[in-house]
Amino acid sequence: MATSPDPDKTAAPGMAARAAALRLLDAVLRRGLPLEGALDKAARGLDRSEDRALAHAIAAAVLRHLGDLDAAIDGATKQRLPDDAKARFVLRIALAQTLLLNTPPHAAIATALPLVDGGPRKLVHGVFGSLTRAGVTLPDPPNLPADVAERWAEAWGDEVVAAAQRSSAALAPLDLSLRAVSRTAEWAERLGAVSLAPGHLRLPAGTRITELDGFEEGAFWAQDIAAALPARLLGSGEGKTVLDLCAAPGGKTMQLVAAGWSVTAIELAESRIKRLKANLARTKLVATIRLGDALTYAPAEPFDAVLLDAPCSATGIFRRHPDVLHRVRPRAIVEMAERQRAMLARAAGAVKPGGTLVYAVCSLEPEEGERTIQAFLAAQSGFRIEPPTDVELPTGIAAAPEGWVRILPGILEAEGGADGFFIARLRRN
Ligand SMILES: C[S@@+](CC[C@H](N)C(=O)[O-])C[C@H]1O[C@@H](n2cnc3c(N)ncnc32)[C@H](O)[C@@H]1O
Repeated sequence: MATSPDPDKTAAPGMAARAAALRLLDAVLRRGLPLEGALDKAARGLDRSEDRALAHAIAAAVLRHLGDLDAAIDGATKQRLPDDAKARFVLRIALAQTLLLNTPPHAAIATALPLVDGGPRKLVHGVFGSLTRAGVTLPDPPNLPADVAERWAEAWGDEVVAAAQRSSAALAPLDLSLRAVSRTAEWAERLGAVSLAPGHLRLPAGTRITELDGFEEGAFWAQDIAAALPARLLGSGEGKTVLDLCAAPGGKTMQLVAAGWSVTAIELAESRIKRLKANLARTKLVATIRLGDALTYAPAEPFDAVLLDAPCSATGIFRRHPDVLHRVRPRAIVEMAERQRAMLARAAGAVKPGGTLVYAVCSLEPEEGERTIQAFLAAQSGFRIEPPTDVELPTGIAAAPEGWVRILPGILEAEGGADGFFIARLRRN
């Protein structure tokens, strides 16, 4: 599929945003790139931030409802369009706008047709017209990609799959972590936020963090309540050292510094270190930052605690990143799990006797969570699980019988949900 419509042909109002949405979907679905990572390139040349936001919103809506949009398209075509046919991509874009983003059908099709660009315009027009005239609707909540639904049903059961479907349709709220945990009530009142735990604030989906009172002065940073748990489980760090492995963009680094730890943060990606530094500068928090590889890093001295927030499939953050469930293949999960095991073994070597090791992944795959910790414990007799006490966890989140914390879709649903996570706290003998 050729995907770069000539900018001159996209000059009609709203066309450039639709062309960018097409480039974004091509990047995610055909080239396996992350949606956020592909945005800058796909939206190049869009002068207005509204156009960039619209391109992102269209692509995200398509990704959240991809299987259901395709089922509607397939129900209206005599011959099935190939998965990578441009006509299919353009129909997804036009239908998503009409069925999900309140764009009037005439505007959705008028801005979509030029994208077909020498392809079967008549077919696209006909399929779109027959579906909209027939009053097509999409299932609510949307279906997950079939392979993901099957995998999660086997791992977690049908109720969790149903909860994942419900949360995949809703936009996630904005969660903040506060630099001054003791001022939670004061900040909640100031921002009109709810708080589900000390140091946590929740604001409605769509809230722009940069426009909040307190952002410039660095009073908080964006961090899902689940993502805040790993550092919470290390508690107060006055007078103690912690090695923060895989640290950027620094949500957990900031929590640890704010909790009094002396933090050494290791990150492999130079570009992400820039973001880590910018976050620390804004929040006026200080850590030692090192460019390094968690697979080989060997500190001169062991640490009181080590936090390994390992790179993972990220299937737990599908609410905020609707591309992950279409990109992550089973083979990638196996490879991630192998790397995580190697990183965990290396991280364990940096913990002082009597010290703490926290392992976390934002994944809903047992291979990257439960299985990784079980394999680690089977190989390392010098560590044991230290389950969190109730007071260490927000109301509504409990430790599993094995002593680790598994956050699944459905948890805190009435409050707006939480990202999928696995967290284990281990103590070295
Ligand atoms: C899940 S993110 C970490 C999020 C971070 N801890 C936070 O709370 O903001 C994983 C990070 O690991 C980094 N990474 C990947 N492989 C690595 C390696 N071998 N050594 C160190 N960092 C690595 C990635 O660049 C990415 O920034």
